[in-house]
Amino acid sequence: MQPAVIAPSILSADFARLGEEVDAVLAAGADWVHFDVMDNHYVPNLTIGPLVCEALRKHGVTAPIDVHLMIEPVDRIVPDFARAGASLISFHPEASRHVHRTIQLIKGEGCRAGLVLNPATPVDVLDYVLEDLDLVLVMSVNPGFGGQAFIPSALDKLRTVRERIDASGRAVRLEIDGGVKPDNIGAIAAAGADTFVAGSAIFGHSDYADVIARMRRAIVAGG
Ligand SMILES: O=C(CO)[C@@H](O)[C@H](O)COP(=O)(O)O
Ligand SMILES: [Fe+2]
Repeated sequence: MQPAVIAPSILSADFARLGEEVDAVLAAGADWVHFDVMDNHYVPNLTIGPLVCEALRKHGVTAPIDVHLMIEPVDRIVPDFARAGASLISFHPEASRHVHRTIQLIKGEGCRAGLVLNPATPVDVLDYVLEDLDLVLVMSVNPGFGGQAFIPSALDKLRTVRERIDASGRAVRLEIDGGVKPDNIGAIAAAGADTFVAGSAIFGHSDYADVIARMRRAIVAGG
């Protein structure tokens, strides 16, 4: 397993003070910035785009920016995010006509590529493309909103994807997104996740360092 990564979802940050909020979670021990992009089409919510990603880079953020695209179509916006400073770009297979082509497009733009599995998306969507991916993101809520409850079937899906990643022999990250809290992150880690997105659990807490430290301890303890 690769070292654990904690990626706060800025969807739950105070957007009026976004630069300061990102600085604060990184200073509090976060590893990546999780950047949720919603289009009011693929998902029923509207958030932020490449301009905001670029603004964070100009503000001085050097940590990896983990862009989670919940948009349809996907391909047209990929070069914009690459230019804006995205490190990793993940997308939903239902939102791309040609999943393999989108993965190659992301990598051709110099970013790492991730594929996202919704709660009802079967794991076999990874067939023929796992060897090209840098990350698999298992959604433990339906995409579109922060603050939803963790869907327990995601644990079984994590175990299945973990087996497939290990069998591939490649260093593919396994990320979980949705309803992740200090009290369930141990079980999530034990099921095979190594990359943990948390929005409301981190930004909804007054002490970011405390909640991130509690998450890290629970990851190590597992179960
Ligand atoms: O992609 C999404 C939601 O679609 C997430 O990244 C959420 O923003 C996570 O928020 P919490 O469930 O942790 O509050
Ligand atoms: Fe997300």
